[in-house]
Amino acid sequence: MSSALKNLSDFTTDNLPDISDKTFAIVVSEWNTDVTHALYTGAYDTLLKYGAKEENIISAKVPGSFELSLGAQKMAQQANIDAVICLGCVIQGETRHFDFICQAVADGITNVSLKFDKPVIFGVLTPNTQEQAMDRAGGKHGNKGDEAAITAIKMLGI
Ligand SMILES: Nc1c(NC[C@H](O)[C@H](O)[C@H](O)CO)[nH]c(=O)[nH]c1=O
Ligand SMILES: CC(=O)[C@@H](O)COP(=O)(O)O
Repeated sequence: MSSALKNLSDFTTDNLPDISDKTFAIVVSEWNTDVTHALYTGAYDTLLKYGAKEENIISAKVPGSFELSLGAQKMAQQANIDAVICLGCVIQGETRHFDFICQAVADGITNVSLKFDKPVIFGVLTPNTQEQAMDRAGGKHGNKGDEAAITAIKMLGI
């Protein structure tokens, strides 16, 4: 279902786990930083809203979305980190580079999550245009960062 039909910031919050003692890592790509900073703010604020402590949220920047997998691994391998949220924005250009990045980071993040048996959340926008990105980073379709944070919380409840 497209984000146009289901707002990214509209989600159920029934039976969320207590996350007051949980530690979260947020790994953010520096490409399209106007978008990824908005995603970061959404994720950070959502974690606090549902009970995380500021001192238990660790943040790290990586150059681009392709590097999110390694950044996620460096966080997930730390015993004290309970969940990792990866945030990025890959905007379609003129070539197939977009396809390779998107597939690599989706596969890489999945592999890290399975390897370390921890939630590693794919909070990466893959729009065709800057406008589509902004619509999903606090615009009319909500904030992908909110969705990524609530997904991490829900996964800790399993
Ligand atoms: N074009 C975008 C990139 N490209 C950079 C790659 O992510 C990577 O850093 C580079 O290929 C070196 O390994 N990254 C994004 O996050 N968003 C883009 O639109
Ligand atoms: C997704 C990208 O890496 C993209 O910005 C590269 O643009 P292009 O495909 O026009 O080289």
